[in-house]
Amino acid sequence: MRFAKGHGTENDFVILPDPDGALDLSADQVARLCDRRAGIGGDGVLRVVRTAALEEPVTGTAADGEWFMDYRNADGSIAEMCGNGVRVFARYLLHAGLVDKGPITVGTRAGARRVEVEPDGDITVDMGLPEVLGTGAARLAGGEEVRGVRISVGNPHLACVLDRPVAGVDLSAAPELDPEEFPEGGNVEVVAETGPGTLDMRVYERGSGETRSCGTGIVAAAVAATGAAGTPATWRVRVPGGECVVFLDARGARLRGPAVIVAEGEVHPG
Ligand SMILES: N[C@@H](CCC[C@H](N)C(=O)O)C(=O)O
Repeated sequence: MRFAKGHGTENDFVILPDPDGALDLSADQVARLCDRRAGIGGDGVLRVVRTAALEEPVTGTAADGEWFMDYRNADGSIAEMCGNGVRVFARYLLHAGLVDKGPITVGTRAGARRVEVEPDGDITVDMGLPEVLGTGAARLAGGEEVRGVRISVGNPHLACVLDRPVAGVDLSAAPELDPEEFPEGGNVEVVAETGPGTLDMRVYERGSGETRSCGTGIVAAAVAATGAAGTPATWRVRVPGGECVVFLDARGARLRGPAVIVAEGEVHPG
């Protein structure tokens, strides 16, 4: 099985080219590929499959693009959307010559996403309209309760804007969420405003643990920080793995940042 490895602000992925949909990828295989000691290592897997070759055809805008991002978390669970993943996915399509330069439409379980390469090499994705669902709370590993905003960016988030630096927040274990608020689980962001238009963020991702960046989480953080101030708004969001920029307006959110391919190779059977 061929693979590539890539990351967007150190949110890293094992990329599996599967244009004809020949791979039957189990949760166990995904977890083993993402294992940082016994496998290749990654926060998730991006299976690169032609939309027409999907074993279960998708509907709506998800079917719009030639290519579909089949995203899996490091524990093998399936997620609807991955903001850094879709930017790395587009970088891979270009790198592998599977698409020409220019805007690329990528199908995801949350619908189609339009991705563009900027003149400086950054990759920007149109993330659509984030949906604010209300308030919520999470209990952190040390027992502290943090409150935040429940936001869907295609996948579920609790974005908690704090009035202290995020560096000291205990994300050593999965924050506890209310199953009524998060029936499918969720991703938890802790966020601090560090200046006009700038945020620091850390994230605990559903299915992957604390990661060094999360594109959908960065968008959720920007939406939560904008709050009643309303759009348009632009936020530079610093995460442990780098920095992304979020542009918010009435049409939705765009996420811009670096996305790179770092290796290619072959996974040995077994
Ligand atoms: N890292 C991703 C989000 C991946 C999915 C998430 N863990 C979930 O289960 O919803 C991003 O960049 O958005």
